[in-house]
Amino acid sequence: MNIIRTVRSVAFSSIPNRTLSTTRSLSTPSAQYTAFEVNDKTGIATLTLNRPPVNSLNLELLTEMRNCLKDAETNKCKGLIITSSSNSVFTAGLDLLEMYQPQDERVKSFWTALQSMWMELYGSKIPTAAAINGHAPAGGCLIATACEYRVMLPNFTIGLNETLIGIVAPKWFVSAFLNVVPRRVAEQAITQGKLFTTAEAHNVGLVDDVVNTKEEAIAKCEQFIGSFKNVNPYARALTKQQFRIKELQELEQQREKDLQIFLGLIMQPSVQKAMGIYLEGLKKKSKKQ
Ligand SMILES: CCCCCCCCCCCCC/C=C/C(=O)SCCNC(=O)CCNC(=O)[C@H](O)C(C)(C)COP(=O)(O)OP(=O)(O)OC[C@H]1O[C@@H](n2cnc3c(N)ncnc32)[C@H](O)[C@@H]1OP(=O)(O)O
Repeated sequence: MNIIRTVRSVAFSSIPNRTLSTTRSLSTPSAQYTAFEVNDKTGIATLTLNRPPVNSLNLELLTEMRNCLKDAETNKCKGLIITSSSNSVFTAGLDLLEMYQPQDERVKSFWTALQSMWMELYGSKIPTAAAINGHAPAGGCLIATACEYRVMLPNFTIGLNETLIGIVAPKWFVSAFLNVVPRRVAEQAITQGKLFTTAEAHNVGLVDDVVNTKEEAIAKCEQFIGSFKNVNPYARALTKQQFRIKELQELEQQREKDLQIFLGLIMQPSVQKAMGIYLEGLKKKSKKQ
């Protein structure tokens, strides 16, 4: 069996120590918001998002995620599981502070990092699974739908709620959503900015399974990844590619245009105003709790 040696991780207190003695995690100083562990026995990598309070996806987190995804593939891991160190939020999606009153160079790097991370995840050669142990709005849903399998804990929400913030879900957000949800359900939900409860998401096929604990969710993901054990990885990867190449090529060819559309939209005064009001509302709600 391949023993994986190159892994990234950070030591942080919010994640309880794993009892699994075969899980290997090495610290690298550059990993600030993620833990990356590989189980030596199963060869499965787990990427844990750890940017309290809500794992909002900023430039640094997106860059770390991409590096971990690359490591998992380079080291020929058997599969990759994405989960969160929080008990209530998988990820709150893109960090709104990256897009609200942004600095020119940073916001460009931010969007480029998001594109790169998504292409790496969506196009990953190895099996990918999301253990959604908390809310997954917008960018959180994007990460989940980029994976091949999703399992979610009860009483959380998931969906593309961009229109409610006054922004637009880009085409590649929508196309990944359309892979898992019927077109009519998708159109209605995304235009309404609907966040599905776990039960609703399961009902429409946005998530594949519902379990009660994070441990069960990880076990389900491992089971999914294990289901490929008798399949030739090369044949599997090429077959997966056939399903996903169109969206990947589209974004690859249109990266600059996509960036310019993004910048043009978020820099509109009305969009900045809507985002400001939304952020204010989040902060007020947070203070009341
Ligand atoms: C013509 C065609 C054109 C096409 C053009 C396309 C162009 C592209 C346009 C742009 C596309 C952008 C796509 C955007 C994607 C996104 O992901 S946007 C982000 C969407 N996310 C949300 O709406 C989630 C907001 N957050 C919440 O609902 C809640 O926080 C939660 C996730 C349900 C968790 O709740 P709770 O645990 O109660 O935490 P809170 O108290 O609410 O929050 C704690 C603090 O965190 C701050 N915060 C929350 N979410 C974010 C966030 N996404 N970004 C930044 N900050 C966030 C919140 O304000 C609190 O802060 P403090 O008050 O300072 O503690």
